[in-house]
Amino acid sequence: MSELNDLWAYLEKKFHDTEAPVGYSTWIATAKPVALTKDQLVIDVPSKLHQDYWNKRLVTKVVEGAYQFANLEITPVIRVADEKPKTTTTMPKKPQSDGADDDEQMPTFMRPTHLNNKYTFETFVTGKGNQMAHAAALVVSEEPGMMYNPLFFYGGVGLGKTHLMHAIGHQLLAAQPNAKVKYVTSEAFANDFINSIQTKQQERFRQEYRGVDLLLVDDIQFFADKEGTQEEFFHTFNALYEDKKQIVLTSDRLPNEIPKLQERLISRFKWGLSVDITPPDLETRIAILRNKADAERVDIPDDTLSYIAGQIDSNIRELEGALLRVQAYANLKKTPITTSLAADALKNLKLDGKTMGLTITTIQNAVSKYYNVTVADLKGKKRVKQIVYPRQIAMYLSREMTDNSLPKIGKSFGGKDHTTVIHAHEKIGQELKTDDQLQTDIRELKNILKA
Ligand SMILES: Nc1ncnc2c1ncn2[C@@H]1O[C@H](COP(=O)(O)OP(=O)(O)OP(=O)(O)O)[C@@H](O)[C@H]1O
Repeated sequence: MSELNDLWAYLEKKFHDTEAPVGYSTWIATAKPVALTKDQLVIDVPSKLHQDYWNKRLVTKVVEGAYQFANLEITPVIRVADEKPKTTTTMPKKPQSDGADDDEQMPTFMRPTHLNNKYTFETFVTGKGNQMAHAAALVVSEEPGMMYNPLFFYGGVGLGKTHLMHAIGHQLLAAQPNAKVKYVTSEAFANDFINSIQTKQQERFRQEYRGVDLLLVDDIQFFADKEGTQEEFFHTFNALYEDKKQIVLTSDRLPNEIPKLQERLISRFKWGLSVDITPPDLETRIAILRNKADAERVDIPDDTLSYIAGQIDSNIRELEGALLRVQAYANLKKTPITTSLAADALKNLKLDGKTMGLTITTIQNAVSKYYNVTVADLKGKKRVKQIVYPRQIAMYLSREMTDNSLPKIGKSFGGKDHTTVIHAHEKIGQELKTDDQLQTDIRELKNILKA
């Protein structure tokens, strides 16, 4: 049995012992574990109502349970499964539906968009790094299609790009309840497109995507390499743009840094406004944690919040995960939350995101020692494998573990072009999926760098 199944069996047993039978059958028996990665457990539940309940009441118990089970440090991600709900709660029907569609047969691209209720402007904390993005998002939600079209957010992982997109959708729907809002990831768009070809429903696909008032496409860096999808998206974009319908896009980098993105898409994405979101400063991180703690009714002193905010400096998802972890730890110990308890709870937290204060030079030194090459070699132009490989690894780590821009990283490696850094990052990222030795090396290097 896989670790996922083992863990789930353990959690089921735990919930069986602690929950009332009706609670168990309503919430636990209907949930389905989908994936276990090194830091996330993805659980599908049948409806929004279940999702809310899980997030409020059960998630911390899962964190505790996983820790008790095998010292796993995971954050549960509760998703609403795409399928028809098994309980009596009904999913909202798409307003434009003619009623003839059964959800089971409905092509994925016809399914209604579910915006996350937590991702609103009210719950979004502004600070220096996101002020401009927030302001642009507000403008676009109030006057879609008028000022900034497309609106393009770019920046590192977990900095609130998706949150802002959903907030735009909520705000527009509050003002115009009949507006048609569609949120997809670029991968969902690609899958929808392929499904529409396979089921010969391209015309419906086009009507669906070209008939919206607001199209939100998340993580468009995954359009790289998908030529057919880019072609289709190009036409979707044009149709919406000509109709003055608003398009909002996000990516982890600027359009011209996305490999294999067609020039004509890059130039269109530049027609509107591109806004960078950068990591929040300490004050903003504290404010985000305070908001979150209050919303979840977690009793936590200010100095403890400052402590947690000081530990994680770049990824807000990790920041929220840390709060959850402290909360779970306090539950486990049955004591109130204090700074020393938080320190204990976070002691072993292996931060996957950017590590505080880490510089490219430190990475170069560590990699050169690890692979027994000189720093000059890493910065040089020699093309022999024994040097190229550590050089690519050092570039990969610089991209993963620091906030430096691609051009800055390129410059630090003897003035190389940013496309060389992109190539190195992608190559190592790909190889990591299958190469056990590389996985070990990267893990060890990260441990050395975090020490
Ligand atoms: N300014 C903020 N105020 C409050 N919460 C925030 C803020 N920014 C991000 N968050 C929260 O952090 C988490 C991660 O944000 P989000 O998913 O929007 O990041 P992202 O930039 O889209 O990341 P990715 O690149 O992984 O898609 C969410 O729970 C979100 O609500």
